[in-house]
Amino acid sequence: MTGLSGAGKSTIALNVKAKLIERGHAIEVLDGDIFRKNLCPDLGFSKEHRCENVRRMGFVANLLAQNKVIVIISAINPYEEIRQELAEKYQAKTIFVECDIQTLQQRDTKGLYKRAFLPKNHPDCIHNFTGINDTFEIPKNPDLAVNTASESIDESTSKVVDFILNN
Ligand SMILES: Nc1ncnc2c1ncn2[C@@H]1O[C@H](COP(=O)(O)OS(=O)(=O)O)[C@@H](OP(=O)(O)O)[C@H]1O
Ligand SMILES: Nc1ncnc2c1ncn2[C@@H]1O[C@H](COP(=O)(O)OP(=O)(O)O)[C@@H](O)[C@H]1O
Repeated sequence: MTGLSGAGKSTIALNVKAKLIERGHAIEVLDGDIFRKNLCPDLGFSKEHRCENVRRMGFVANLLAQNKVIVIISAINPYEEIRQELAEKYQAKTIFVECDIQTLQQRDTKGLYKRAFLPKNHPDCIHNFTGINDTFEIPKNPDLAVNTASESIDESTSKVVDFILNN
């Protein structure tokens, strides 16, 4: 799952996980935020580091998938090049969790959008925040797209559950 911070990746991923566990599937979610803290504390948010972060997630996801575990990588994953790389290397599918910036700014559950809009010289300003002052390449041809500004959590979750079960 690729999408901006606050778009709903973690929420949908965890809901999908619960639904698929109910149906007896083995499933794991690799969440960017958590993965970074535990396995990538050496990485920041430059293009190079974001790509390396997602490559590591892809590697771990593939190990699990080889053991019949369904894996959702829930990360911003802003570069098309890396999404393509994971698709070619591991047959990964791309689900675009879409949400407009205005809605994200209103949600701002972590206060990060507010920080990204602070004056550049403010000590709390985030200078490379995805979608505001850093790149997010819109997925060219996602295998599935959900729009969390117009859909409920249940609607987006159902779409992803159906997609996984049918692929
Ligand atoms: N500069 C900047 N840009 C974007 N996001 C930032 C930044 N700094 C910290 N954060 C927090 O890090 C989370 C994104 O980590 P990811 O591993 O998903 O990012 S990436 O795929 O490597 O681009 C992201 O988590 P989510 O909100 O869950 O997406 C943020 O909480
Ligand atoms: N259709 C939806 N799908 C997912 N989240 C939604 C939706 N509508 C509203 N939200 C809210 O948006 C926020 C998304 O946060 P989160 O899942 O942490 O995003 P991300 O993992 O992409 O950073 C949550 O507070 C969630 O309740």
